[in-house]
Amino acid sequence: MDPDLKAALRREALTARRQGGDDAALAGNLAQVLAPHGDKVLAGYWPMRGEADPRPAMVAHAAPVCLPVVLGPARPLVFRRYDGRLETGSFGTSHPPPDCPELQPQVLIVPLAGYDLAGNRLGYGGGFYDRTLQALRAVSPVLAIGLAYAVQEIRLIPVEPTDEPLDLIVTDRGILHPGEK
Ligand SMILES: Nc1nc2c(c(=O)[nH]1)N(C=O)[C@@H](CNc1ccc(C(=O)N[C@@H](CCC(=O)O)C(=O)O)cc1)CN2
Ligand SMILES: Nc1ncnc2c1ncn2[C@@H]1O[C@H](COP(=O)(O)OP(=O)(O)OP(=O)(O)O)[C@@H](O)[C@H]1O
Repeated sequence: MDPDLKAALRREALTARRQGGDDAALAGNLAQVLAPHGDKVLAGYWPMRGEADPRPAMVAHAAPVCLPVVLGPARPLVFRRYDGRLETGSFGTSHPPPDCPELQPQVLIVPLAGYDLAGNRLGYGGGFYDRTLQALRAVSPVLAIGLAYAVQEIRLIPVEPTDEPLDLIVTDRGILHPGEK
């Protein structure tokens, strides 16, 4: 896979992301997707750099909510229960402190730089979510929901063997089901 192409697509998507979109519509679409999953452990994320904001869904969720923590390069993320407390991680992330219990999410809201209609995703290039989804799916099925502004759509993302697909993509313009035509 051509790393330059992927890097160029990532830059393009991140630039587009700065335009943002309709936050109320985005929150409404995410709420609709999560409605049948209120009893499941949900992983959100703490938005940064203009990422679409999953926090309204995290607040509304009935079952426990957790946030990703980077343990180190090339390691899967772990998830700690979110109880309102946060500390600053490397790379500008915010995550729950170490005394918060580790949880295994069943539903994940996944941040992204860009997505395509086949459910492929471009992140920041660390492979964190690929490793994480692979590890979680090796144990039990999870629902991975990509959250993005519609302007982050990329026509075609080059797929690598380690890429873990998204089950659903929620944007401010709608709900996409990548598996279906
Ligand atoms: N809000 C949020 N939280 C998240 C993620 C995310 O994408 N969004 N992650 C999703 O994985 C994990 C953090 N991963 C990150 C990976 C790289 C960079 C980053 O700043 N990369 C630099 C390049 C660093 C380097 O290679 O030296 C960059 O993009 O400029 C930030 C977060 C866990 N938490
Ligand atoms: N399960 C895995 N095992 C080993 N290497 C992996 C795995 N998943 C991803 N990688 C490697 O990680 C690197 C970065 O992957 P990729 O460019 O897909 O990251 P990304 O999806 O943009 O980032 P992120 O998931 O952190 O937001 C790639 O070189 C890829 O080969």
